[in-house]
Amino acid sequence: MSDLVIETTGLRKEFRSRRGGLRVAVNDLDLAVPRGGVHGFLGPNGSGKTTTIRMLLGLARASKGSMELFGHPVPSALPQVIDRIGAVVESPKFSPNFSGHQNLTLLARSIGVPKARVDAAVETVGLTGRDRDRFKSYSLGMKQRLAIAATLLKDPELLILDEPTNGLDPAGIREIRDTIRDLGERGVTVLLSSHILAEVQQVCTSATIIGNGRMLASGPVDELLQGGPASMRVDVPDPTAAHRVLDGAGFVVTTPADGASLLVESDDPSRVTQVLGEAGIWLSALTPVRRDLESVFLELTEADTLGHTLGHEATGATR
Ligand SMILES: Nc1ncnc2c1ncn2[C@@H]1O[C@H](COP(=O)(O)OP(=O)(O)OP(=O)(O)O)[C@@H](O)[C@H]1O
Repeated sequence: MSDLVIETTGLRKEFRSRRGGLRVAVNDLDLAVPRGGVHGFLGPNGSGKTTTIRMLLGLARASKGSMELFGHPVPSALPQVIDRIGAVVESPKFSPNFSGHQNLTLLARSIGVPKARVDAAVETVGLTGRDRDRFKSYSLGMKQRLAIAATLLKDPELLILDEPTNGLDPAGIREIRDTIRDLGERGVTVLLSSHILAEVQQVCTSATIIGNGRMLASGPVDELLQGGPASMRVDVPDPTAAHRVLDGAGFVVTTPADGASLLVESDDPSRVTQVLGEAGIWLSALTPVRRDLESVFLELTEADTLGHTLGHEATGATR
């Protein structure tokens, strides 16, 4: 039996614009989501995440390619597997004057799930104690957690969350992140689509990065973080002078947004110290910079955007 919970092969979605043009939203995508853990589905705005999810759930028709959920072809076998899946793709409708608990109880009844599951779902998303309050009094983060609780009523093996932290403040983001991490640890496979990298890196075990509808990278987060140039953060009293000296010695140097320190591409701290020391510049700190998902993402998506632009130029040139 395949250990992949989600698998797409050569998946493609084209939209035809009113003027007759063709927009390729998803382009030959091979997505492979392993069983267990949280899988990040990452890409800039408009890169095709929602469209892919909608196709997987039978909400949009693929133009080409094939998809499997739990090894069953979808959309044809969706009725067989849908009860094993929970999804929050659009904001679900809850009654504002009912409490979170009442909303979930009504939902449980309508889908034939025992009422006892309501308390379990409320507890899993950390709403115990607030579940008897009216829905309209909830913060955005609480509303989003109630939406996740609603999907948990069926006790799904796979949970698909499309940008669940959209519009939330940092506290709300943390609440959702903790909930997702907890679900992953309980054995639920979570597909988490997002363009917010810092938050994703903290909860994901594996990830797929897409750009312009195409796969750019996929694998365990540890593997995605490997490679790339080693760099260090250099703190000096006069960053401008240090920049000039390091530049002159052949280092690749950038100035981070804070402007107070320098980012130097090198895996040799003693050489950096020596070059600056010889110029009479003394370091106050030298810190190795750990590669994070954000830098991997930016490298890949920037390279992709550039390739895309060059591709268009090349096409234009041959016309
Ligand atoms: N119904 C539609 N008709 C025409 N074009 C569409 C439709 N839905 C999506 N698109 C286009 O397909 C591309 C991918 O959109 P999609 O919503 O899948 O991206 P996304 O990665 O989910 O973005 P976001 O992070 O902003 O939600 C975009 O260019 C979008 O404008």
